[in-house]
Amino acid sequence: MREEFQKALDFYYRHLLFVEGNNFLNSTLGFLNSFLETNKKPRIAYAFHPWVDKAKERFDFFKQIGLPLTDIDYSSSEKFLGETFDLVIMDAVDDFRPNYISRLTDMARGGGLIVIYTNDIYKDKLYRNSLIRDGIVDSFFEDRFMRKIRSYQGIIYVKDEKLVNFKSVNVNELKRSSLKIPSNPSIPVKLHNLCLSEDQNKALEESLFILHDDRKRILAVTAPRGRGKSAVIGLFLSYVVFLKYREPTVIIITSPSYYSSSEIFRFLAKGLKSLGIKYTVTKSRDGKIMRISAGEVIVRWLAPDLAKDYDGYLIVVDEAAALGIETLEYIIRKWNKTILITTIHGYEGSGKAFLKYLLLIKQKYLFKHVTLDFPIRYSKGDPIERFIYDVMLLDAEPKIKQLNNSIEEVNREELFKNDGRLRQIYGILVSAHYRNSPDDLMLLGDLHFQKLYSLSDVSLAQVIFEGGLSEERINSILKGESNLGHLIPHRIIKYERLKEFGKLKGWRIIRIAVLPELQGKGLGSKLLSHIKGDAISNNLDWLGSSFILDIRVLNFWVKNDFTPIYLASRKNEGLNGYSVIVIYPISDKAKELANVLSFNLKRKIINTAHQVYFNVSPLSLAKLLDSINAFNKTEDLKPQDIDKINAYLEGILPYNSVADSIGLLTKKYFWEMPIKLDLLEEAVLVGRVLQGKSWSHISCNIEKSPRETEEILRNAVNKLMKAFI
Ligand SMILES: CC(=O)SCCNC(=O)CCNC(=O)[C@H](O)C(C)(C)COP(=O)(O)OP(=O)(O)OC[C@H]1O[C@@H](n2cnc3c(N)ncnc32)[C@H](O)[C@@H]1OP(=O)(O)O
Ligand SMILES: Nc1ncnc2c1ncn2[C@@H]1O[C@H](COP(=O)(O)OP(=O)(O)OP(=O)(O)O)[C@@H](O)[C@H]1O
Repeated sequence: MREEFQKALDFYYRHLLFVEGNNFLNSTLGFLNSFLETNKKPRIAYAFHPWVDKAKERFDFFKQIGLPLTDIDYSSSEKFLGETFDLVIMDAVDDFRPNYISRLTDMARGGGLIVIYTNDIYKDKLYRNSLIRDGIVDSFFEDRFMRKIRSYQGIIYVKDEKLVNFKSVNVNELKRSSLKIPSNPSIPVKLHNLCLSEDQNKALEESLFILHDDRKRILAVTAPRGRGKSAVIGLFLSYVVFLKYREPTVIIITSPSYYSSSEIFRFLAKGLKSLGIKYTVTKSRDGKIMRISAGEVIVRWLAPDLAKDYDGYLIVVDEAAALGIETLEYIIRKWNKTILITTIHGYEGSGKAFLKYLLLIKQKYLFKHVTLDFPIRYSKGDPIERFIYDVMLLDAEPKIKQLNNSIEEVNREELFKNDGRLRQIYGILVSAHYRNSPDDLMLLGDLHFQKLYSLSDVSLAQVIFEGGLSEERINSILKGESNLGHLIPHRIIKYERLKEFGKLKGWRIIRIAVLPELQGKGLGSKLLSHIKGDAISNNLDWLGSSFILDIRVLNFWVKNDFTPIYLASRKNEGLNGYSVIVIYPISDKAKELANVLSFNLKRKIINTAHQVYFNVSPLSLAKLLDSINAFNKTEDLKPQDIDKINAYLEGILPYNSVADSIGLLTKKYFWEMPIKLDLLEEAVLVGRVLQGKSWSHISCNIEKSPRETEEILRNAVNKLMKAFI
């Protein structure tokens, strides 16, 4: 292999070594020694679950290569995303998890080697074990993975100490990037010299668009993983700091998780250094750069909820697609200059839905879209990148097919043997959902008790069985123990303390999606109504779903007669939103319990919106309240309340003086609903009265000025006074 490893160094591509079976440790070590002969001082990462029995011993075994190993705990591997290594070793004895494999493979650079060693990927693996129900699990993901291992160039496959397969890499298919500084650059050449690809040089220049004048401007930077998007925006920010050095200027960087932003800070610092600008860095206790200041300029990282309402000159949103459209829209309305960075064909969906959203932005604002194509860490055409794209279906681009309107239950075993159809079907999820990671592909392949419905292979629903729990399991959930695989019953029993729900049997639709080009044409509803029919003929008690609250998605379920029964009290930080559960009750018992639950949910929203749900968008909360058919008689307004509200309507008293009386009126409206206000009016009542938000916050949510927002409230109050008094 020595020659091959040398060739990889020369042409800047990677190899993957996959070792399984007998004596896997010594087999691996043999290949590592030959790799080390050509790579004398590699930077090495070793990934494992350190807490699992014997994992530490295997780690110690590899110490005999006598070079420093950076040990990475799989569970916190996200922290290393921006790092680059020559050798990445993955212990796949305890776990063989698609998300970890994809993420760690990404960290290896051209000339490098990625190693996955295992006893047997089918046996006793943590993520796979989480998919076992009643002792049963399928293996369609692993089977396909093994077929792909044999078919790609650059993969060394060793089983039971024997080399089973290796195809040498055709270097004619590779292209290495190099920088190309434009002839008359507007950005200092010193910064251009820090780029590694022509694409980065181009992106650096094109980013100037955001600074042109004081008007609202939006810049979107999209590319596949590892094209140096974050890095180039970091360099660009150093130029902004240079320009604004003497003006008090605040620049905010935000992202769903801090780690995706760390490269921005690293390259900002690099850029400042090269420009000779002195700066100070503030780090968190665990070493994260949280702020860089230079002259009068402050660049700091804030979590999305704080960032969106902050005042400043410019905001950079990294991994923007993962924030969800609602938050992005809010940020764009509130901020004058916004840079949105998003990965296309990443581990969280293809970004296609995000690109569709960019088309809408383009129509409304001054907008520029910059893309980067060349990988930074390795040559274009790298065989291992191609393998990962294929085996994890990161770039599955479904086709818009002729509709024959037939709905079919897909056989998963056949699906995983038919690459073309798998790409089409899985591609629907990848292109429609924001968060769809390689782990979801394994779930699709291996979770036995699931159903997959397809409408003409352009709309898809994935359904799993839940409920029918024993008394014992219900009691353990009541005590706070987790219960894998029964999400809806678990939430209802644990948080709503409604034991009886656990006994009922239902199907949870874990995913439903329509190709982005065909959304809004009734296909999703058609598929859903077919599944309802199936659920009824299977004598189930309920059909349900859990998703991150979003007004359009909620609308889809409500239009299809689903009722909201639960809203999480804590935000899911990773998904940047609050989970909501909706159900379509079928049996009488389920209908009775759904009534109890939806009444309680309405009461919880009305009474705790100001604390538990302060960060939820008022439009979504109003839509939730709207969708619940639960009513109650409430306290009548006293003569003084009526007088106070009238004085407000006549402009004699300000809102705050009569907030208590308008509070009574608002609660009365939502509980009794003698008339129907429109959603915007309801949203303003929810935002101002129930959540206690400021006029300006609400105005960003509903795309009106603060003055118009108060006017909407005044009109709504006027209508309610006429209805009640
Ligand atoms: C458990 C889960 O998977 S929940 C997540 C649901 N999936 C997604 O969000 C992925 C992206 N969206 C989609 O794939 C689809 O739009 C679905 C599955 C939500 C709905 O299917 P569609 O065929 O687009 O919806 P259909 O035409 O039957 O119904 C239209 C209603 O759905 C709602 N809707 C939700 N999302 C969309 C969308 N992206 N485009 C159009 N309508 C949408 C609207 O309220 C619409 O009603 P309106 O016309 O009164 O505004
Ligand atoms: N100009 C550069 N000089 C040196 N290293 C670079 C440069 N640009 C990018 N890199 C390195 O390449 C890797 C990928 O860069 P970066 O994180 O900016 O890519 P990205 O496109 O934002 O990827 P992701 O989708 O993973 O966020 C990082 O390790 C980064 O440090």
